[in-house]
Formats: sequence, C-alpha cells, structure tokens
Amino acid sequence: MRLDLTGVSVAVAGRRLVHDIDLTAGSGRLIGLVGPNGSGKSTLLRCVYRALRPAAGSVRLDGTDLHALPAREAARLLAALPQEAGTDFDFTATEVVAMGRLPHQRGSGRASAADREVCDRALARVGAAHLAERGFLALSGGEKQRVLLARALAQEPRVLVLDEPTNHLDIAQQLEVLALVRDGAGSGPGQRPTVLTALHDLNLAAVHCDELYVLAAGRIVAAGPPHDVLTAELLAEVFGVRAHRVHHPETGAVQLLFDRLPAS
Ligand SMILES: Nc1ncnc2c1ncn2[C@@H]1O[C@H](COP(=O)(O)OP(=O)(O)OP(=O)(O)O)[C@@H](O)[C@H]1O
Repeated sequence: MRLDLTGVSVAVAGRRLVHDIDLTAGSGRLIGLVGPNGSGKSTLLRCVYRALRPAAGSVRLDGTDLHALPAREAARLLAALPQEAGTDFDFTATEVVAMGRLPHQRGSGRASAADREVCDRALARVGAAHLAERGFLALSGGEKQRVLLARALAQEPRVLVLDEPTNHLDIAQQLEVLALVRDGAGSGPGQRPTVLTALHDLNLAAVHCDELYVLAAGRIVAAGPPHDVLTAELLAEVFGVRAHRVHHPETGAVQLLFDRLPAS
C-alpha cells in the first residue's frame, strides 16, 4: 500500500513544528526519516499515525485520506511503534500484544483462537516468546521495545510507522528487528508492509532503507537513495559532523566513519 504525504504541516499548541512535507513511500518500500534531535521526526510520524492532525496538507493511503477514515478502519491498515509507547497497567506481554488485534475484532471483541495464534506468532517473530507471561512494566527497555513491535505486527498492517524501533536494542537485536520489518511484517504471507521509520543510526539507515528523507528544522532538506543523500556535505551541514564515506566490502552499501569531534 502506497503512503503519500502532500504539503503536510503539523502544529502543536499553535506552533508549526513541521512544514510543507512531501513524502512518498511506494508499496513495500522501507523509507527512513533521519535528522538531528528536535528536527521534527516524531512530530511528523505522530501525524502519520493519527496522534496529531495535519494543520495543512494530507496523508493518503492508496489515495484515501487517512485522517478521514474511522479509527478502527485506519488501525486495520496502519500500525505504529511510537517512541514512548507503553501502558501504565501491568498487563502481561501477551495481553499487550493482544491489543493489536482489537481493530480486527467485531461484536464481543473477544480474541478468537486465530487472534491468539497471530499474537503468539508475533511474539515469536520478535524473539520474545519467552516473555509472554511476564508483566510488561518489569521488562527491560529492549524487551518492552520487542513486545511493542510484536503488538504492531499483530495488527497485520499494510503500513508500519516506527519511531526509533532500534532504541534500547543491542546490536544483534537492532539488525534482527530491521530485517524483520523489512522482510515480512505484512498481513498475509509474503506481503511486505510499507514502512516509514525514524532512525538515528545513519549506518543502519544506509544499509536497510530504500530511500531516506532528511529533516532539519521541520523541513525536508534532502531525499533519495542513501548513497545519494548521505554526502559529507549534507552531514556537515545538517548534523554538524565530519564524515568519511566508505563502502561495505561485501554489500557495497555506503557507510560512514565519523571524526571524533563535531565539525566546528
Ligand atoms: N507537545 C509539544 N509542545 C511544544 N513543543 C513540542 C512538542 N512536541 C515537540 N515539540 C518541539 O518540536 C520540535 C520537534 O520535536 P520532535 O520530537 O518532533 O523532534 P525529533 O526530530 O523527533 O527529535 P529527537 O531526535 O530528539 O527524538 C522540538 O523542538 C520539540 O521541542
């Protein structure tokens, strides 16, 4: 399913934080949103997963205005992993994941055997089957992150919006989560979801994303394949760092080596 943002601006408390964003994520593509702290990544993603309404412009899924859909219908198409997601109640991991099935349940809202199977599978896919009966609040940051990703997968979305999905994860888990997101978190067998994800780690972004959009001060300042976008000039200008580009000896993907100190 194709995701299109056209002229999207987002305001919070009367202040415009992101301005006039045009962004397209083709069906099954993995699109990275990168930018310095405070550049507006979370604010833009919150608008895409409907926590905020756009002050201008539109967010469309295959041409349909996402913000015009009933909540349940939107939740059958799009799932999110917000940055500070969670719950204040001590549900078990299984119960948290089961919340992802709510948009698919009718009538009594009771989970069917099929729903439970989807949840078990989602927990297993993020390597968290052993956490199923643990209380969510007592989990480590990385364990919580995996359970919340399982909840998003259990929603069987066509579009997945992720805000720093690798936060709190060790390097092996980071690689696993990105591979999982990339290769098969969709509804239906073999169906790849369209993914829009904020990432801080530019080297992970370079390897895993089909395209990057770079935000600075609430505006898109560059977009395209990682190799074209992650230039030394852009990194100096937008992130204030000096970087050298190298290529992965096996995959050829562009990778960045940073100087010890920020550019002065
Ligand atoms: N509810 C709010 N009220 C006022 N200002 C806000 C609010 N939410 C975000 N901002 C401001 O908007 C700007 C963009 O914030 P946002 O969280 O979207 O950035 P970000 O790129 O996700 O940052 P980070 O990389 O640090 O997570 C920041 O200056 C932030 O302080």
